[in-house]
Amino acid sequence: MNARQAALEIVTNVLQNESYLNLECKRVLSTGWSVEDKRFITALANTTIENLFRIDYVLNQFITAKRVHSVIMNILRLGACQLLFFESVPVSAAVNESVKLAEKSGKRQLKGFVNAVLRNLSKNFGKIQYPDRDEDPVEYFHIFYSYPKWLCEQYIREYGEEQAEQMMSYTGDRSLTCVRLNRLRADHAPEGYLPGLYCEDAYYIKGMTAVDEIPEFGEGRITIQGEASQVTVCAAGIDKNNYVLDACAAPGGKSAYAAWFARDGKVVALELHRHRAELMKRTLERLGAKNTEIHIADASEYRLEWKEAFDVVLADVPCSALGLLYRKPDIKIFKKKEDIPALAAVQRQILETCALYVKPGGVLLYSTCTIDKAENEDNIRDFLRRHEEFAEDGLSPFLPGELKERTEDGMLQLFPHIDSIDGFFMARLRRL
Ligand SMILES: C[S@@+](CC[C@H](N)C(=O)[O-])C[C@H]1O[C@@H](n2cnc3c(N)ncnc32)[C@H](O)[C@@H]1O
Repeated sequence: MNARQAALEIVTNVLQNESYLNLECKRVLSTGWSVEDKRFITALANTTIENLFRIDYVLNQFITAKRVHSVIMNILRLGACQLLFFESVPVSAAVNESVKLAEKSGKRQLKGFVNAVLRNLSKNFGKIQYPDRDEDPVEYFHIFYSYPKWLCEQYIREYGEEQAEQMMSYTGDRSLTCVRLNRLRADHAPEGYLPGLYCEDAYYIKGMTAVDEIPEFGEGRITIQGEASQVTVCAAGIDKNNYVLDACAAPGGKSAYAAWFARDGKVVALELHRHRAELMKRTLERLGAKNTEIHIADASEYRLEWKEAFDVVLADVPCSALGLLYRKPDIKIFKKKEDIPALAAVQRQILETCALYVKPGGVLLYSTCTIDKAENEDNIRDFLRRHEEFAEDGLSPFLPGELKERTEDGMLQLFPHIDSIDGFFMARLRRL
């Protein structure tokens, strides 16, 4: 298999089976590729998915056939992606290698079609017409930034056109991987790691293609964890002796960090799905988080034995993950507007139950990795209206310098395009 075939396999599995892009990349890249190939395959698969609506829009200006076989369409998408976004790939390579892919895919008879569409596209770059930004900004953002229309509408409505465009155009630096130094196993970062932007335990590794390349990961001295997730745990203000519940815990990033803060106390990590709990068990073992206990159960179902038992409860609820779109672009394709009310309802149920587990004087930290008012501040305001025994508790004392100013009513919404980290939301509530 060559690199473009590998990228085709990833893109096909993502689009046909709704497989997660990052997991598909990990699976396909686990079999003996050079670092250069790994980078190319990852970039090609990611850029194709990230720009899918735009690529299809452009291709449709050069396809006259009424229907195109799905394999051929994916080959055209990869070819068009190289022509539009990969300056380092010569036009001849983008076209000829796509033709070879068509041959190898068992659709020999369509190689002339692939050749014609891509050649035509390469000769007519200057004539590609995008929707008019002034006349129809929603349509323009939808195509140009490959965002679903409902989200373009929502972001324009909530943040205005200028900020919506900044949010959609932000891509971050994909060569950097954020890790957390695990102080349960290490007291300093390995040489060459770049310091984080906000957290003292956050570091960045440049040019990493797989975690198994770095021994310190296997040794549990570091773990992959975005800075926004680290900031969220810091915001809980966990003390050494605290008894902590992490109510939606897998894959265990926050539980493991909480276990360091509560190193003379205990962390109970609750997770609904058994396979994710297994994943978390391995992570917590690797990181030496011995003061943790895993429970497999539904966080919205009340357990009497936990009534007012915890000093700190983390409710890192399942969400639409819109704060991760810049680095997990497959979410843009599959997330539907209709998913949001159901998610918000689950979040409210989990919040309601978790609140019952907080000791008087204890802290409830609600968080999501999304930028969506319905799942974030609306849920919190609704909760506080109905629970006089809880009040917003200042987040600022627990946040690093620059973020202190950004809190509003005990809540913080992080934005990738402003903060250069994942778009997390957090709210700190105290039980009176
Ligand atoms: C946002 S993720 C948590 C990430 C985790 N806190 C971390 O930092 O690694 C949400 C998790 O909640 C789990 N989940 C979903 N519904 C749940 C429920 N009703 N009860 C408990 N866990 C649930 C999901 O399976 C998922 O693992």
